[in-house]
Amino acid sequence: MTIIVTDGLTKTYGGGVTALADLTVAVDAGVIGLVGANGAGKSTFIKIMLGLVPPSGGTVRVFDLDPVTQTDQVRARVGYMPENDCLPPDVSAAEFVTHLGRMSGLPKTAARERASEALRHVGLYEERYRQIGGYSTGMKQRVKLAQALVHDPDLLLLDEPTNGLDPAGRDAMLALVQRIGTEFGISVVVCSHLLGEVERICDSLIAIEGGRLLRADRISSMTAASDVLAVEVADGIDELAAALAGMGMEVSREGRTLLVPMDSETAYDRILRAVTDLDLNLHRLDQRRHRVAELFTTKETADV
Ligand SMILES: Nc1ncnc2c1ncn2[C@@H]1O[C@H](COP(=O)(O)OP(=O)(O)OP(=O)(O)O)[C@@H](O)[C@H]1O
Repeated sequence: MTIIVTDGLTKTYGGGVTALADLTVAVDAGVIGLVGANGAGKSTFIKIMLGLVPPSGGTVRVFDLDPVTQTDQVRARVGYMPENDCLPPDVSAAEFVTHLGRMSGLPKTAARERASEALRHVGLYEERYRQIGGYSTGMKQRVKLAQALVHDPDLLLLDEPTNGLDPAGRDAMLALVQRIGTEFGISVVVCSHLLGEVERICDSLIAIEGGRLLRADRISSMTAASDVLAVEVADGIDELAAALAGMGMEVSREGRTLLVPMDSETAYDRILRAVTDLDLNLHRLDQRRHRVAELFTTKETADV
């Protein structure tokens, strides 16, 4: 099921900064990674989907609703976890999440029950009556997640949910996000400048760079087999490289792996024969899979 559709979506802020440029994408339900370097336009896209920021051009529909004219209906179905620290220090998590439940239109008792449930889901049930000011960064991120869940949305928009967390905290948050997607059947758009972490938990990815769409696809399609063969042998990699080059093959080396373009149907057999002729111990000969990072052209993002 398609849940988000944009057509030529553009946002130019006052001062002439173009944060999104002609973004056309259709997003299916599931756990979706929205990735791009800092300043790529991720937060702007999320804010447009929530009706917090109006687009300058193009259209966006969320659950076939227009966030500009049907803002309340969109927000009834969408939960939002903002990037910045925005929690009041002097109230408990239970009070805060209950309050936001009330603001979403839930009656008092239902809001209290839903708040407890949401805090239990994010692992804060025991600590829910403590003041937020005394919480760790990881706990505060979980409160932000709980408030996004309180009104039982169909879609969560999470802006950099792992911000400020240590590696263990990041793993725990990502596992939680994935569990929300799979166990509760809620779709999640998780925004991050760290490609490596979102690709682990997402079904699909929207990659943007400088406000423009780089690619939107299922992760499985992005990592499809390439037309390069990867060869690994126990010893004798230099001899094998020389032999293949001598056979007219364009060999390149990546660590302990030789990469050979699969330019003809016989490439596989010819490599195998060279390995046998040199009496080498073959560890691997298969089609290399694309890495998701290859779709980024900037080194900054590809390295994360
Ligand atoms: N209210 C605003 N007024 C003017 N320019 C803005 C505003 N908000 C964002 N921008 C600019 O728009 C561009 C995209 O910003 P945006 O916050 O959407 O990117 P991002 O990918 O979420 O980055 P980050 O992770 O750093 O927040 C940036 O150049 C930013 O400086």
